Amino acid sequence: MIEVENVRKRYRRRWVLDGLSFRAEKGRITCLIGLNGAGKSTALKAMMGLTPYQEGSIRLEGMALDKRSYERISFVPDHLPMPSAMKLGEGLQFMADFYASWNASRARELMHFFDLNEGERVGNLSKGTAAKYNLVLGLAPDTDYVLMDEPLSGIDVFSRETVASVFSSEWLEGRGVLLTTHEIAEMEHLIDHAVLLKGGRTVRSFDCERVRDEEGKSVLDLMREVLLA
Ligand SMILES: Nc1ncnc2c1ncn2[C@@H]1O[C@H](COP(=O)(O)OP(=O)(O)OP(=O)(O)O)[C@@H](O)[C@H]1O
Repeated sequence: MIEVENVRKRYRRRWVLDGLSFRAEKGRITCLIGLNGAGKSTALKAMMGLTPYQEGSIRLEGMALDKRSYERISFVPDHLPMPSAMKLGEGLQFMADFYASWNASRARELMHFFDLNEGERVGNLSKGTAAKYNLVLGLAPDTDYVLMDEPLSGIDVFSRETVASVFSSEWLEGRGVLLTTHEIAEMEHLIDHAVLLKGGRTVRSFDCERVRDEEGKSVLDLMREVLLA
């Protein structure tokens, strides 16, 4: 389990995370939901050690995060971090050299699944194709948790179905997934747990199926109730 507890982060004088608390469990898909600027991307970056935070704690299986944690948590950012002159195959090799957890055969399967060409250059990829390659880089390592920032962003309607199918595939089986998305309508049926953020703070955290069964409400209903209040 990854536990985020009362995290506060300031950019200059403004607290952009201001009491963020939630849990992401293995074998479950947890979704951070909030309007623009709520702090979703900042939360993922703090969890990946990419931006410092001033207060609170982030723990992996009860232990404070350190460098070794990132062999167990992979990240799919909302932009492609590879240099534009690099070929996709070279990017895979770079990851293989860097991460002990890299799974080359899973990387090949994913490249084939997304119909990506190893000889193509990163700089020549369309936005949607870059998003698919980013998913390959994040899903290929044998990590217990995968964090994804807007995995459907820039992906066309038919490719979205392909990407959505990854969430119920064996590539994610047993792993804990934490994602952010604005595409709630499309993702709702895949999400187990939702965490609603407002002003960098957790305002509601709930099990989607339970809310559907017991309250007859969708994630979108709760978003309207809580985020627009
Ligand atoms: N490097 C930065 N310097 C200063 N402020 C920043 C920086 N990065 C983000 N912020 C601010 O932090 C707040 C949270 O930003 P963040 O990108 O985490 O929001 P988000 O919920 O991911 O938004 P969106 O849905 O629009 O992607 C915003 O007000 C943003 O302007």
